[in-house]
Amino acid sequence: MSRAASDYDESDVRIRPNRRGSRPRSKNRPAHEDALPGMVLGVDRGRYHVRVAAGVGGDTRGERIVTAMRARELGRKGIVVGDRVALVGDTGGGPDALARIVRVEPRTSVLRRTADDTDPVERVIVANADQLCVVVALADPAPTPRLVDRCLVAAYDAGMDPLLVLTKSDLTPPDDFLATYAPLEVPVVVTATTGGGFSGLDDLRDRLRGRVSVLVGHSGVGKSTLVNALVPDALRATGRVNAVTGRGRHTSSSAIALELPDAEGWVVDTPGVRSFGLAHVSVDRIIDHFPDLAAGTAECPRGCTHDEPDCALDAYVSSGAAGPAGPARLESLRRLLRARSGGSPED
Ligand SMILES: Nc1nc2c(ncn2[C@@H]2O[C@H](COP(=O)(O)OP(=O)(O)OP(=O)(O)O)[C@@H](O)[C@H]2O)c(=O)[nH]1
Ligand SMILES: [Zn+2]
Repeated sequence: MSRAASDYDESDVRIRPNRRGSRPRSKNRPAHEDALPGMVLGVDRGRYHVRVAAGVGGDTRGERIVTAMRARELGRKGIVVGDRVALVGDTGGGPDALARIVRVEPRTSVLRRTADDTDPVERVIVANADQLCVVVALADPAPTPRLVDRCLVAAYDAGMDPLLVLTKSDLTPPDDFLATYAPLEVPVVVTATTGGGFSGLDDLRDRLRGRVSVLVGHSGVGKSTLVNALVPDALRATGRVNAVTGRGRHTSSSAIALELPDAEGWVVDTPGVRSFGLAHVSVDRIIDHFPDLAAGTAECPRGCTHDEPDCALDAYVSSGAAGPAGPARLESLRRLLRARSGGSPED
C-alpha cells in the first residue's frame, strides 16, 4: 500500500534522497505542511487523545477525537493536555486508528505541578490555558487560604488569569472570605446548590466563555458537581477520551479537557492536582501583577525580597503613592510572596 505524502515525517526526509535532486529542504518551509491541527484533550500511557475540529486544513471529515503517538522526531519533548499539535498518519479517529504527532506548537502558558517524593521533576500539567479557576468551598471543607494563595501565585507564574470560585455559599456566606481577598482584586464567582437549583452557574459560564480554564481545588469542594453542571455529558466525554483504557475521571490522575456546550470554551479538570511547584517563581513575576506597587520598588535595595525591613514599599504606600488600597495590597503581595515557600505541598 502506498503511503500518502502526509505520512512522511522528518525522519523519512532525512534518510531519503530528495526526489527533486539535492536541493535541501528549505529551512523556512515547515515540515508536514499538510498535517492536521488538533488539541490534546487527554494523555494516557504514551497515547494522546487529540480533538480535530471539523473542516480544518481542507479536511472534509467531521469533528473527532484521534488517538495519536508522538513521532520519533519529537525526541523527549513533553506533550500535555491543552497542547496544540499537528497530526499525520491515520487521522480518521476510528477505534484502531493511530496518528502521529509531528509538531507541538509554541505554548502561550504552562501550568506546572510541583515535584514530590515519588517524582523529583517539576512537570507541566496543562498548556495554553488562560484562566485558573481556584475552587474553594466556603464550608465543608473549610477554606484553606494558604492553598488559595499558592494557586494565585501559580496562576500569575503561568501567565494565567486567576478566578476564585467559592462553592457551598448555602452553608456559609462568602463575606469573610471576600474581605480577605478583596485587595487582590481577583474576580470571584459564588455558587451554591440549593433545592435542586444551582445559583451562580450563569456567572461562572460568563467567566468561562471563550477561554480555556483549568479547575483546581481540594477534594470535596464541589469540583465534580460544577463540572457535571457545566458539561452535561462530562462523564460521556471523559469516557470517550479515556476509551482506550476504560478509566473514568475519578480514577484518572491526569488532566482532561472538556468542551463546554455550544463550543463556548474549555474546562480542564485536574483530579490529581492539588499543589504547584512555586520555589522557582521569581519576585518579579508576582510584582508584575501589582502594577500599583511596582513603581515603588525603584528605591528598594538591590535584590530586595520586598518582604524585609529595608524594603522601600512600606514608605511608598504610607506616602499614599499607591492609593488608599496601597497598604492592604502590600500586605496581600507579601502574603503571596511568603506562600511560595515552606509548608506541605498539599497545603
Ligand atoms: N451544600 C452544598 N453541598 C455541595 C455543593 N456543591 C457540592 N456539594 C456537595 O459536596 C460534596 C463534594 O462534592 P464533589 O463535587 O464530589 O466534590 P469534588 O471537589 O469533585 O471532590 P473529589 O471528587 O473528591 O475531588 C458532595 O456531597 C456534593 O453534593 C453546594 O454548593 N452546596
Ligand atoms: Zn522591596
